[in-house]
Amino acid sequence: MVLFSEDHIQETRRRGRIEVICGSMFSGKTEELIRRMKRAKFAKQRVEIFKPAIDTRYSEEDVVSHDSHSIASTPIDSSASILLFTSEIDVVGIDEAQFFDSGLIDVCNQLANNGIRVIIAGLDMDFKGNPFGPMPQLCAIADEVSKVHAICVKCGQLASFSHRTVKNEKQVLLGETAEYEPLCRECYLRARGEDEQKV
Ligand SMILES: Nc1ncnc2c1ncn2[C@@H]1O[C@H](COP(=O)(O)OP(=O)(O)O)[C@@H](O)[C@H]1O
Ligand SMILES: Cc1cn([C@H]2C[C@H](O)[C@@H](COP(=O)(O)O)O2)c(=O)[nH]c1=O
Ligand SMILES: [Zn+2]
Repeated sequence: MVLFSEDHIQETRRRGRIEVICGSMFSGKTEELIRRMKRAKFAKQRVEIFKPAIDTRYSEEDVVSHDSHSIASTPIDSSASILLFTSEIDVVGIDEAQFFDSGLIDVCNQLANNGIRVIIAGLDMDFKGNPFGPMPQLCAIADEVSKVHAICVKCGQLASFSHRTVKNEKQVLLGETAEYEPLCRECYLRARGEDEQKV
């Protein structure tokens, strides 16, 4: 399997397509989104990156990875706003897609049908291991899905789960290492069992 997209024909041909980068927290989704967007810029393509306005974790404006890679973005409240900014654009990037409304699915389809390359990064599962926001449908309509993995902080295996380490049952809780840790399935199941014992 080719993990990172270096298919130069797909990268530069002006044909609409939808690419999804998904995985747990700390798996490198944002880094991979930034990498693809920067390569598109080098190819002289017109790019625009969006993120949900609620995601003010590292910056109000920029998309920033846990390793401090960053790229300028447009924060928006609703997926419909994307269509207002993309009339002269070749490549659209969307970070933290799990926080957007379900309208994002139709917006991405419209963009791709109009010849735009759409690259979406987001959490596939929430802290309970349930599919998060519009991500399952986005994976379904994507031309290409890349599932990336963090390293389990307990055992060093590949991690697919984001374990919440603080007591809060709301689905949306912004955070980083103080609130979440990436775990493999085995360590995640053990940690969730221990969480239940504490209640
Ligand atoms: N347990 C971990 N496994 C992998 N990367 C980690 C871990 N903890 C911190 N990181 C850092 O997170 C970076 C990935 O950050 P980022 O692209 O923002 O991830 P995501 O968007 O998937 O949360 C890695 O390059 C690494 O420096
Ligand atoms: C698992 C989980 C995460 N979140 C929040 C925590 C972070 O602010 C983002 C994920 O960012 P990343 O770039 O993927 O590291 O989402 C949440 O609100 N609810 C959850 O269940
Ligand atoms: Zn583990």
